[in-house]
Amino acid sequence: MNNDIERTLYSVEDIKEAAHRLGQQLTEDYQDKRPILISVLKGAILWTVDVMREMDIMAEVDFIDVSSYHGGVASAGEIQLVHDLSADVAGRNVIIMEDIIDTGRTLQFLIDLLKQRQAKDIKVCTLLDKPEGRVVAAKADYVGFKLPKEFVVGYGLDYKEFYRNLPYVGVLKPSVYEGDRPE
Ligand SMILES: O=P(O)(O)OC[C@H]1O[C@H](OP(=O)(O)OP(=O)(O)O)[C@H](O)[C@@H]1O
Ligand code: HPA
Ligand SMILES: [Mg+2]
Repeated sequence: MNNDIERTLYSVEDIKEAAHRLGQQLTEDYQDKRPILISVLKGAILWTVDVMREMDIMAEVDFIDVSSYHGGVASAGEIQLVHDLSADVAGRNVIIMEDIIDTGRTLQFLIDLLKQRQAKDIKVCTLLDKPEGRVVAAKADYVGFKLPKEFVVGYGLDYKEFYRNLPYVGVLKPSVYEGDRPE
């Protein structure tokens, strides 16, 4: 698996520092607010657990599974709700936990859904923000790293469902894409 990576963009250490920094910030900002972290499956699995471990406050966690890339390198443009939350978010302070904001479509879909369900406050904490990828204007409040326009894998992010278990974020060798064209 490591042999398929051309170069590392964010190392294990970089990610650990980002989780620590944002976990501390959330601890300050959410004192007594009992937020609910909404982890967006599958990409945000590792980021969610690493940030929540750094938060020294009362917080819940729940999961929602949405998909638009279907394992590939381009957004299908349509978001599918694969598995819904179990919690009721009405009146709650919600923090959406994402691995990456790219076109912004997934985030916009989630914000619309949570607003419809009457969440009190909605903020977004993402490991990676790729501003040049935006198709709809969706913004993150807590960002680990701003990413140039590259398709990345690792630390939750997949290509054809693989590479999520790499502990760092990197760029695949072009030979791995077999004709798909990454941005
Ligand atoms: O800003 P966008 O262009 O919408 O892209 C970002 C979303 O795409 C990826 O999910 P994906 O649909 O690949 O599902 P996955 O998390 O299961 O890989 C990623 O985890 C984000 O949720
Ligand atoms: O760069 C990416 N890598 C993996 N999945 C993604 N989903 C949106 N952007 C990306
Ligand atoms: Mg994906």
